[in-house]
Amino acid sequence: MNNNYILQTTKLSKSFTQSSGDKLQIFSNINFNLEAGATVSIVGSSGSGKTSLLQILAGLDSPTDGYVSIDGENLQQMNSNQLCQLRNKKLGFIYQFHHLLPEFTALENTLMPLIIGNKSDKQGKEYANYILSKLGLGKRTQHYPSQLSGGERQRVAIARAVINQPKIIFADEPTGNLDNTTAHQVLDIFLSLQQELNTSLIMVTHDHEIASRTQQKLTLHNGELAN
Ligand SMILES: Nc1ncnc2c1ncn2[C@@H]1O[C@H](COP(=O)(O)OP(=O)(O)OP(=O)(O)O)[C@@H](O)[C@H]1O
Repeated sequence: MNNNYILQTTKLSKSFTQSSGDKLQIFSNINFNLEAGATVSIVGSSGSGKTSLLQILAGLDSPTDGYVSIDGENLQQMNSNQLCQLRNKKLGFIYQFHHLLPEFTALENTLMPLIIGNKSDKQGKEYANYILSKLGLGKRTQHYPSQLSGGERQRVAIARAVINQPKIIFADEPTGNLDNTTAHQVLDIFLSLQQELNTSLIMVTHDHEIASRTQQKLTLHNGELAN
């Protein structure tokens, strides 16, 4: 284990057994290392297995073979409770659709991971306000999702993903629902925040222009992850 690596995979493979009984191999033997603070994107054609890989890297699904280590801990040796704790403490998630709760304000949505973890206090609120203003939403903290634009909603989703100061953010098509200009604006703000917090980023996208904004771009093709 290299101490500089926040995430490592060893001989990671995933297959599904189809109703016919045939095996569908999605990827196999993936060995991938992510340095702390680094940003990487994973591109590949539709159905190549990007989301399946991301879910396994984040401990939301299990590989068929091999294992994932995050911060020196082997995910495949953890029970579901330990995985849940690891995700809450060390990981952040951003999806194509913001999944904000409509009955809560931007500030409350940002605080949701702390509220769920019973850790929402004055300091948490101050930090949430700081993050929201960094994301250009200082004057929108009391707005409900329906009162925000698409790009603003996605920025609240980013604020929610970083509120726990995660070691890694997993993003699945984070700008997929935005027009090109807004997508790049949101990414600009997100990447400057990611650098400030020294959080690592693994982003799945089908958009090569968006992917080129990360330090490394990997392609999942025919079950292999390559430069
Ligand atoms: N639970 C499952 N059972 C069987 N096959 C599955 C299951 N989940 C995904 N697959 C198959 O695995 C392959 C990879 O799916 P995945 O969603 O990871 O691809 P993707 O690269 O993210 O695609 P897209 O860009 O279209 O979202 C697909 O062919 C899909 O049909």
